[in-house]
Amino acid sequence: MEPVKVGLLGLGTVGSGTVRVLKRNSDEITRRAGRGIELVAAAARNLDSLGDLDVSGMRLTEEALEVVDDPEVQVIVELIGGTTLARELVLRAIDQGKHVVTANKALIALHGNEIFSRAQERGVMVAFEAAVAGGIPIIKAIREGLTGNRIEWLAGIINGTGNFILTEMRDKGREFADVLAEAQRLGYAEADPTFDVEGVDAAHKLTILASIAFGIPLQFDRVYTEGISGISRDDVVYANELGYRIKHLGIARRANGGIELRVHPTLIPERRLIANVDGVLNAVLVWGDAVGPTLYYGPGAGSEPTASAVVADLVDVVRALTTDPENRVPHLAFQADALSDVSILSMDDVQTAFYLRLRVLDRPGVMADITRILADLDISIEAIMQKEPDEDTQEADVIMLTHQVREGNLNQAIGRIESLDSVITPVTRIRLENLK
Ligand SMILES: NC(=O)C1=CN([C@@H]2O[C@H](COP(=O)(O)OP(=O)(O)OC[C@H]3O[C@@H](n4cnc5c(N)ncnc54)[C@H](O)[C@@H]3O)[C@@H](O)[C@H]2O)C=CC1
Ligand SMILES: N[C@@H](CC=O)C(=O)O
Ligand code: NA
Repeated sequence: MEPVKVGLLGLGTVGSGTVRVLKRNSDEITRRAGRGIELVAAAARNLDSLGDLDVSGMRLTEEALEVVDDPEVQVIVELIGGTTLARELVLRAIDQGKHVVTANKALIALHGNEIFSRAQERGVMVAFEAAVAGGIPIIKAIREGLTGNRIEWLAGIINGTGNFILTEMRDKGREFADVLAEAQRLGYAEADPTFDVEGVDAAHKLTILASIAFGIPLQFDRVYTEGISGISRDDVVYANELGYRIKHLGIARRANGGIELRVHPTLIPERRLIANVDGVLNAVLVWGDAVGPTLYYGPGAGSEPTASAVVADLVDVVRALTTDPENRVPHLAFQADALSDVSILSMDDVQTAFYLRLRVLDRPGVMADITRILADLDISIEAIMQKEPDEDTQEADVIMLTHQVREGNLNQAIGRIESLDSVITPVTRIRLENLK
């Protein structure tokens, strides 16, 4: 049978990895797909700096539109990133009846509802395994492997750059900016790296995971998002002393008739497997009612790990070319007309434990004032650690771990604590999850 003809948009970190993996493993891939997969065209703006990348057999252009409109191309692989041009190109490919593979989580999180609905009308596939947790086949695991379950919650380290930064800061005491620059050199970071450090990229991915886990539409604007740029070395050290690691997590959970969607730094007991996932590695814990806890682990970013997912999607597309579109795995795991409109909870109603760090003047009665405020708002304390006061200023750090508390109550308590004369503001608070 004739090979399937593929057009590539983007020859950067992921695009070049895709070329290398497809060419190197072409025999194995053909034996699996049942047909060859041939790269016939590619568009990129860095054609002068492709180094030794083997682009033989590919028509090269700087104009992505030329590849989309190329009559020979049957499948478009979108690896340029961004949401404006990428959306136009993907919709145009779909309108021409071409299947699409993309690694673009921003595109899927923001425009996926529109893209999937158009793809369904045209009977084409839009595959996006590389968009979440890079090389980990997490989309396939949730969408196909766990279909028998009601998924109760999932929690994941889903940004490789952020995890790399936190790990290097903790293990080697390196500076934030220095580690971020290295992540950029290694091709892990987004074009705008604030997406990584401020949690936007993780929120894109969480949007996608929540949709396929719970059967809800993609709702990026409902994700609560907090980044890692405010994490201090003190907090990392104190968390360690208390037996916890700080990880940047995306969490989606059914609770109180709604769904929590949140990305934020989180203390996790150090004995949990996920607390020990370091560097650019990602991990996603998914809890299904039948299976219980499952954990998926692997590289969340990088050239060939991400290409691994892109190529797997290409093979899926090739295998599905001859299938009836009505009988394919639905894009968002649930049938498009069976999505639920369950509400996303406000953060005030989310219940978690907290790590609090207060800087106080070491005077008699301070602790009593603080604990009274907490008790008045039904917040009970699991542990308290007071550090030695500074000899000159008599200021000391107090670290507390609370039991589970409604976030609205905690915010009220922090407001009152910060108004005490002996408390030097602001209070640092980091959510704490046991992940059991
Ligand atoms: N780098 C990584 O580890 C991962 C990246 N992704 C996603 O994959 C996509 C690509 O990321 P990278 O390969 O890292 O980006 P990159 O910046 O390394 O490569 C982008 C490529 O697209 C080309 N390009 C950009 N604008 C263009 C335009 N207007 N016309 C033609 N070509 C254009 C560039 O010349 C370059 O070849 C993004 O959506 C990113 O979020 C997903 C998972 C992991
Ligand atoms: N910038 C992203 C790339 C993969 O999605 C990350 O660091 O995880
Ligand atoms: Na993946």
